[in-house]
Amino acid sequence: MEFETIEVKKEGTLAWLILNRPDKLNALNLKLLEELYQAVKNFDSDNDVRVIIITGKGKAFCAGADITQFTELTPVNAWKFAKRGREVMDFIESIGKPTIAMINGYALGGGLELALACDIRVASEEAQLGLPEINLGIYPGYGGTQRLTRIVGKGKALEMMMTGDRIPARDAERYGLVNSVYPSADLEKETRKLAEKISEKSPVALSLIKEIVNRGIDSSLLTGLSMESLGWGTIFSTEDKKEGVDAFLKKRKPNFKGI
Ligand SMILES: CC(C)(COP(=O)(O)OP(=O)(O)OC[C@H]1O[C@@H](n2cnc3c(N)ncnc32)[C@H](O)[C@@H]1OP(=O)(O)O)[C@@H](O)C(=O)NCCC(=O)NCCSC(=O)CCO
Repeated sequence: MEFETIEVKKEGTLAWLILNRPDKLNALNLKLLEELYQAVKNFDSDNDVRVIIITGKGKAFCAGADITQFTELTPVNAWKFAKRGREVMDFIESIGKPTIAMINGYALGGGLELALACDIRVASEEAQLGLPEINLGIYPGYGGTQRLTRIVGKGKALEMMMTGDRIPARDAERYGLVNSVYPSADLEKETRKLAEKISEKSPVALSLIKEIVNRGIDSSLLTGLSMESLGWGTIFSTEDKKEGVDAFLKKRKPNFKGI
């Protein structure tokens, strides 16, 4: 399928989704948002794909929602605009396959919110992250108020939202907002290494981990723990469990099929 505002490519079991409006720092206009949704949906239903990597072309990962679209938005359309953006982020978070945001530069506003919807964030040393919506007289509308708070805690999240300051990748790493930081020359290689490692694990187990962590974090501890043990029982019915245990006992590398 051809896209105008993103590039997609497959590399073995890895799928790359590259935001491609570099002259606008990959700002999310409605077209890009819909293409992003469609591309993730395609990769999610492609049995060959095990891990999805999202990144940006040029000097930005993504500088957020396209501000030029704000001037003509009525309040009702602004609500619809935020709702659609949030639905796309929710969808990305909800898919069963692991997702990695490879933050190659600015990840601001909706751009950071996109990265927050991914499972893992890796960044280049030059990357800057922030929620600068406050400088426009608004606040984050694509899930940032909730997802950032759950990841870095209330105090740091409020500070980032209230100041709108951009933070360097190394600081973001200290706050737990990004998992790892690399010199930009190594970012792609290191991201690929991480994605390949994850792609060799059982897709069923990965999918259950996502579901239980994502649902569990918004539930009571008891409910989360209960989901964990119920899922644990379920996973014993899979071929991948048989394969993993057999491979261990026979001292060989497992070959997981996702069944
Ligand atoms: C990211 C900044 C700091 C980069 O600054 P600089 O390097 O000086 O580059 P610019 O000249 O500003 O940008 C190049 C080009 O991209 C356009 N652009 C950048 N960001 C956006 C955007 N979010 N929407 C639309 N267009 C954007 C910029 O206008 C330039 O276009 P020209 O045609 O060449 O003029 C800086 O760009 C910046 O601060 N950007 C805005 C970041 C922001 O406020 N994001 C939040 C948006 S609201 C949101 O996401 C709601 C969802 O919660």
